[in-house]
Amino acid sequence: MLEVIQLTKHFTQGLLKKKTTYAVQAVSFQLPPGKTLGIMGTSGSGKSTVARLIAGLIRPTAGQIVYQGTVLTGLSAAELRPFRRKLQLVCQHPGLALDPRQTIADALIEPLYVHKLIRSRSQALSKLDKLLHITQLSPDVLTKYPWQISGGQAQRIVIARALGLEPEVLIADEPTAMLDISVQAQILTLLKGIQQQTGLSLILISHDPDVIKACADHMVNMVNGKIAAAGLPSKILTQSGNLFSLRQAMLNQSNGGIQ
Ligand SMILES: Nc1ncnc2c1ncn2[C@@H]1O[C@H](COP(=O)(O)OP(=O)(O)OP(=O)(O)O)[C@@H](O)[C@H]1O
Repeated sequence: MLEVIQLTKHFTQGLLKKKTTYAVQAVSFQLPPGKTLGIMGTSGSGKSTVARLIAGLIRPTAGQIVYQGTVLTGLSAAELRPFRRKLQLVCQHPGLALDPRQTIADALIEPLYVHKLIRSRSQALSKLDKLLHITQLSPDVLTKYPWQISGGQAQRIVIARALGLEPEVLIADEPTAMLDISVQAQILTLLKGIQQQTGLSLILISHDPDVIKACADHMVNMVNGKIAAAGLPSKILTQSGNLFSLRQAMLNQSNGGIQ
């Protein structure tokens, strides 16, 4: 079980004239094993900051992240390392997550060596085979560079790389935002299929109510760093005015309007 308790993150910038952004304010939720939590909200509402906090990439200003009974927020960097492997983050820009000088095979293998999950070439090959199979990729992709593959393939590679570390929680931050509609559906189906096979818990971050409704067991809707609503997607997304205001906010954003 993953528990997020009163999680808070403030960013302070500027030397003389300090400016503080209250990115995440007292956010709490729970994610039981094997379930999917949807995090929805408009741009700047704090979704990615929550993702980075849970993945251990940044430290909170206040609050706790508790995983399987361990309070992660109190751990040193060394103590946190094994948990960072278990809580993997996949971001919306797969192209940026891959080093253009590295072949796909190297991109997949490197983290396995770093985390000492493989010790020999034969173990590496067998692991690669499994990862390609689970993410439905052809072996041809292994010798290619990131700029030689499609956006959908790149997102599968990034998912495969995260799965290689045998995570228990996968945090997918807008995993389909940069992809065509048809490829979006393939990636979401892939993630749900992997969840069924492995029992992975999933945090799915999306602007799109349809994605949350199709994939999440439970959802939170974030507004200005806070949870404005939480519950079953079928309920939250149909509460009068809720869906309308979210869609309207997204429309305004795409017209260069409100934050
Ligand atoms: N490293 C940082 N330094 C300063 N401010 C930051 C930093 N990271 C995020 N913020 C600010 O925190 C707020 C929340 O940002 P965040 O990226 O979490 O929102 P989001 O809901 O994921 O948005 P989007 O959907 O556009 O990705 C924003 O105002 C953002 O500018």
